[in-house]
Amino acid sequence: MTRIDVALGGRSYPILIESGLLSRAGQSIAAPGGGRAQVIVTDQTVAAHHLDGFLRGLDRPSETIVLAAGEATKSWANLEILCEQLLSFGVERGDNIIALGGGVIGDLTGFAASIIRRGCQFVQVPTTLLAQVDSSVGGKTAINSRAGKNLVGAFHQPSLVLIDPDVLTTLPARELRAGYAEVAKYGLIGDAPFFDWCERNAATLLAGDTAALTEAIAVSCRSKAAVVAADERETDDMRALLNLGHTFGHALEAEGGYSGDLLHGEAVAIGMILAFRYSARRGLCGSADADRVADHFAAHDMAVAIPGFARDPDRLIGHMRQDKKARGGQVPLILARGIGKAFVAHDVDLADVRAFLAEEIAKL
Ligand SMILES: NC(=O)c1ccc[n+]([C@@H]2O[C@H](COP(=O)([O-])OP(=O)(O)OC[C@H]3O[C@@H](n4cnc5c(N)ncnc54)[C@H](O)[C@@H]3O)[C@@H](O)[C@H]2O)c1
Ligand SMILES: O=C(O)C(=O)C[C@@H](O)[C@H](O)[C@H](O)COP(=O)(O)O
Ligand SMILES: [Zn+2]
Repeated sequence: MTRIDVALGGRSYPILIESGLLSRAGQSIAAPGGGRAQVIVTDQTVAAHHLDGFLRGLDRPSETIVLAAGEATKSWANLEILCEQLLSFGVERGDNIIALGGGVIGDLTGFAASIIRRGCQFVQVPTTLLAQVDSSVGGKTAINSRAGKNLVGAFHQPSLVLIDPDVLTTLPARELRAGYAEVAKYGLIGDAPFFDWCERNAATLLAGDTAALTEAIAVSCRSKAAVVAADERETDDMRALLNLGHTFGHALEAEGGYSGDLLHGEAVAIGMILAFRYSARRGLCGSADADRVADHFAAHDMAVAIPGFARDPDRLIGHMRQDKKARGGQVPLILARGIGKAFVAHDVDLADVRAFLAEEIAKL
């Protein structure tokens, strides 16, 4: 078993990674007080594959709440449904609310846990690669609003993250690729040798090799845990680095209407390519670096171009203005001085970014 601690003083928690962990999760999840039941929140697809096995591995009774699968579930309507169901089960602050699923279930359940009775304990059991390497760790929780992606949410840390790489055997190839974008992100941000590793191992990893997946999950969780411990609430430029590709990516997702036409990880991959190309345009890195990023994702059958439904630069800039990192109307962008050399640029002129996007779109 690999154990990585997210060091947050009295709110520290472990990330446990081991094959087969899902079927013996009861050994790791602390019992709620007084022999009480606990509540599992999941989606229909995950429930069909993994809920029975998970329930068998728990050593106490559990209620379950099963929501629809997909990004549209991160909504006001589902937040209300989930909160009311949790309250109808009499959930108390110390009970376990367990998110069994991908980032959608984790973000929504974590947000509900943050506001039910002004804050309940919750456990993350991520079942997508994306959730195992990124969303289950760090306590960012949210729903999408009409104004944009993740705009309503809270920082609320889980008490435990349980990762079983074996559950990825049922994950569709497209979802594995989308999650892989957030793996490669760690290399692009600050770990050039890890990006080299990605270039050597992506094919094996995307073919479902457990050793490669487990290595990528551990490296990613270690990176994320260190960043979160240093800057839990994104108050300085440390945690903001994890947003590489996201200001562009979230704009693309918003244009897609969270319909499933463009997955979060797919939008992030395109967003990271745009961030590197824009960095090259500003002379911060070489165009060879930007090409290397795009070529890597293209080589593994990932979309690398701005999708057809998102080719209005003014609309994209409108979404980018909603970024939560904006201060006084100034939207910072995560740019790069090379592979593994990302930094937060606070001097971004959105008119220049618009011109860049218009040029990128004209090339398509
Ligand atoms: N909080 C954070 O720090 C953070 C970080 C990254 C992404 N996110 C958010 O995470 C969300 C994306 O998460 P995601 O990519 O996991 O998407 P997701 O939760 O929608 O899961 C993707 C699909 O895979 C299915 N699925 C999940 N596990 C499966 C399994 N083991 N076998 C078969 N099917 C399975 C789901 O039912 C769903 O249809 C986005 O909303 C994004 O904004 C949050
Ligand atoms: O944990 C973080 O911090 C991240 O930025 C991780 C991102 O991969 C993730 O998509 C996050 O939800 C984006 O955060 P947001 O604050 O831009 O909504
Ligand atoms: Zn992300």
